Amino acid sequence: MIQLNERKPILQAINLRHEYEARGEKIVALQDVNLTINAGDFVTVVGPSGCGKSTLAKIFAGLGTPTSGEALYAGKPINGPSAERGMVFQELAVLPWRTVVGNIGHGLEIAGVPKAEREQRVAELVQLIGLQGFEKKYPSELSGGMRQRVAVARTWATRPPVILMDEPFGAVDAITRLTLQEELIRLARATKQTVVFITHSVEEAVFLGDYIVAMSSRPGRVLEIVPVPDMGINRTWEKMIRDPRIEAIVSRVFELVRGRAVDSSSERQHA
Ligand SMILES: Nc1ncnc2c1ncn2[C@@H]1O[C@H](COP(=O)(O)OP(=O)(O)OP(=O)(O)O)[C@@H](O)[C@H]1O
Repeated sequence: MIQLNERKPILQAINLRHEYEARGEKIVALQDVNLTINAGDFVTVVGPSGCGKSTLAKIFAGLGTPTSGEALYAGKPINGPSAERGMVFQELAVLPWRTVVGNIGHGLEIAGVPKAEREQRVAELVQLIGLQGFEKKYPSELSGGMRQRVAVARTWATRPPVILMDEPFGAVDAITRLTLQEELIRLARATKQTVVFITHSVEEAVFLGDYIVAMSSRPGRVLEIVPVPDMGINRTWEKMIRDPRIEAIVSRVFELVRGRAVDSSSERQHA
């Protein structure tokens, strides 16, 4: 089992290529993707629509197989889905017939975690995602943002070493999104899990990531790995937007993903 705090590669893409076949036509979604993500990193992947971000997340989740090249988890080829790599999709993944605590604890029940431990873990998560007082509510009694919090906590509960998030806040309003992003940072910092967060919002990528993987338009390639200065545990929008270093990073990432960067061909690997 991987120790979460160790700075060692947990996910790797090596010369990854992925092709889809649609009505006899070949679509190259990813090409020559090289990327190393270390345990405990919070990585955001940003790029234009259709550049292969979801494809990359699915390959890391074991839900897709690369056409060529390799995807590795802890140094071993990824051959299919695993409890070690949880995935949060954009579509809400909550069970309508279960309460908030029932949803969050679902994976723990399946994993056979004893009741007392389960209840403790669920209570901690309810606190971290700010749903105190809503424990016994059903998804239909919650707002969209609250349901999305439950979906995130559900995946977090079983403590998979890696959490892959594909545009999880795409469908919520802008203000709720800010709150969810701040909660997510707290959650990730508190649990030290590795998070790979896919988004097409440059601001979201910069706000959340320890570093940003900027991808080219299709076929998706890694253009640059852009590090974000450590803002400490209290990373808030207010703090970020006043920091000139962050402004410069947002501009750089915009240039990259819009294909206007001066040196957009240099493909670097995160060390
Ligand atoms: N099942 C499929 N069959 C054929 N082509 C596909 C399939 N899934 C994705 N593609 C194509 O592969 C490319 C990459 O798709 P992918 O969903 O990975 O991109 P994305 O960067 O996540 O896009 P978005 O930001 O719009 O969600 C796109 O051109 C898409 O049309």
